[in-house]
Amino acid sequence: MKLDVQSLSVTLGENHILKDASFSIDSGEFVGIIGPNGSGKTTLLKTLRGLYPISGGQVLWDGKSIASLSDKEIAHHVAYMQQSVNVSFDYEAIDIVMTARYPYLKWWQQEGPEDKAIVEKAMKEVGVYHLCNRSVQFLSGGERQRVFLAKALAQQTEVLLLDEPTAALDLVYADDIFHEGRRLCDEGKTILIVVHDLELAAKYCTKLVLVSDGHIVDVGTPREVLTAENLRNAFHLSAAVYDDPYFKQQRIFVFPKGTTDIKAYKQTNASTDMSIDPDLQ
Ligand SMILES: Nc1ncnc2c1ncn2[C@@H]1O[C@H](COP(=O)(O)OP(=O)(O)OP(=O)(O)O)[C@@H](O)[C@H]1O
Repeated sequence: MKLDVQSLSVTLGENHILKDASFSIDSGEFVGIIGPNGSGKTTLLKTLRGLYPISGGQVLWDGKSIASLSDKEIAHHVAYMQQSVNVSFDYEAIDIVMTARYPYLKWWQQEGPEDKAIVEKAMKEVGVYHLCNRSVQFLSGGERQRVFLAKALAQQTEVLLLDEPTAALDLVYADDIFHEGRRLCDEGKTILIVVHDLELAAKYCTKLVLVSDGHIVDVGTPREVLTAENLRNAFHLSAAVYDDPYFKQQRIFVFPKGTTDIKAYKQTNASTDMSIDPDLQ
């Protein structure tokens, strides 16, 4: 599904959170939404799902304004996984995942064998099927996060909006989720994923959207967006962005506060190998 965000502004209470944001995403892209804490990433994702009112501009899914779509219509195309999910009631994991099927059922309808098979497949895909009869209240943060990711998959939508799905995951699960996300996009799904691990984003995402203070600072491939200049402008830090020599992956080294570049860093860190001077930006 193609997404067009045109001059989007979102104000919540007194806060002008998104300011004149514009970008487009093609079907099949795996898009990392990156930016500092409080910059507006969650607000952007929630607005794309129709959960927040738009105060200016528009969001178009396949050319249709989100304002013209009912909640059920959006749910048939776009699944949203929220950032941190605290569950205060005693549901089993499988019941949580099954709620993903509700947009497809009439109010009087019970879920059928097909829904059960879809739920089972989604839980197996993210490795939580063995937890299906456990109360979500007593799962670890990472296990719970994967249950909610299974719920998003079980909704069987063309688009997934995932808000930090790897925040509580160890590095194996986090890498797996990104690997799986990229595979799903190669098969045609469109995924927008909020992520703080910029190297993980560089490894798997096809496109990055860099948000800072409610503005879209840059949109493009990881190589285009992850530059020292963009990181300085968005995060107010000094960093070196370089390719590691073995895997040709982008790496980011954040200089300690007060150290502005590699020369200053070398002066205070004698162990730095002076013979290697990577092609730093
Ligand atoms: N419902 C709301 N009403 C008023 N202000 C809000 C609301 N939700 C978020 N904000 C404010 O909007 C700004 C952006 O919040 P948002 O959660 O979108 O940031 P984020 O980039 O996702 O941050 P993080 O990386 O910390 O998750 C913050 O200053 C936040 O306090």
